Amino acid sequence: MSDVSELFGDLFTDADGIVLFSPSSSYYQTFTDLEDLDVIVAAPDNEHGADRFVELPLAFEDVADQLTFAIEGALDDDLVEEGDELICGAKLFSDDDIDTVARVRVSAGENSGIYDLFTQSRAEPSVIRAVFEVAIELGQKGQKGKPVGALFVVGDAGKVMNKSRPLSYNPFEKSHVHVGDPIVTVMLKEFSRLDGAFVISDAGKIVSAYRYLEPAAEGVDIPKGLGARHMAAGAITRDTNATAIVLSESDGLVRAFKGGELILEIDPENY
Ligand SMILES: Nc1ncnc2c1ncn2[C@@H]1O[C@H](COP(=O)(O)OP(=O)(O)OP(=O)(O)O)[C@@H](O)[C@H]1O
Ligand SMILES: [Mn+2]
Repeated sequence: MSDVSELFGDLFTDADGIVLFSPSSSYYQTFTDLEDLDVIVAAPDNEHGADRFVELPLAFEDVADQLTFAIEGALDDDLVEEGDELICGAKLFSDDDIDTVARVRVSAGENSGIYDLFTQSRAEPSVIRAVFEVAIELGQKGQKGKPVGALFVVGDAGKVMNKSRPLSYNPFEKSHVHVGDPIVTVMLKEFSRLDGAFVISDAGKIVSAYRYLEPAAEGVDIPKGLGARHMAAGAITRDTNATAIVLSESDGLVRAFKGGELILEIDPENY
């Protein structure tokens, strides 16, 4: 007769490190006196003051996205290296306790781009995050109860302006407002009912609304079934160094594109 910990024991043998996702304080403490394994905490804030920490910019609902983000972040910060075997503890069904363990091998070659989306964009990470938050909120509530779509092009704004043209007067022409300001969230929601894209600078200034994007789209390969808005979003990120964040009116998902590729897909209903 074998017992369960013996059968699952292989999961834990010869591991090089542990990653805990948003552990409670007491949970984290029990791991700090582990002798030979480094513990990395991945969470929105470093509330336990962990030495090895990866900040999660979003509460990724998909555990695979969480793991990928944290591992790419840990790799970038030299907390882990190629070939390391990590034991990752995450919260899949519980909001309170870690209930899921995955063993993951660090492979530097397979960069999904999910970490770079936030940290290596032209725009500041806080700007990317603020735009995600607006898109998610808009996806949850829609506009007056109806689903809306929206396209935000973030960073490299000068070049984006050169690759686009106005569909209407620009309500942000003389204003100096930034994403994240509460009033701006209201404005972005209001203007999202109309056509075109929002253009946002590296620092988060809203440069324009109602832009019709005209990037070169040859060779841009976005998933079939997505329409013109998503094609324009993908293409503008290949033609410039911008990041595009799109809320789909038809399926309600928020997608992020960078370098012409779809990097991240999230469902606002799960936030
Ligand atoms: N090149 C573009 N630049 C800016 N906005 C665009 C562009 N092409 C389409 N759009 C905007 O996207 C809206 C929806 O277009 P379309 O249905 O083809 O896109 P989609 O990718 O299917 O997006 P959705 O999932 O929201 O329907 C258009 O009404 C327009 O406002
Ligand atoms: Mn459509």
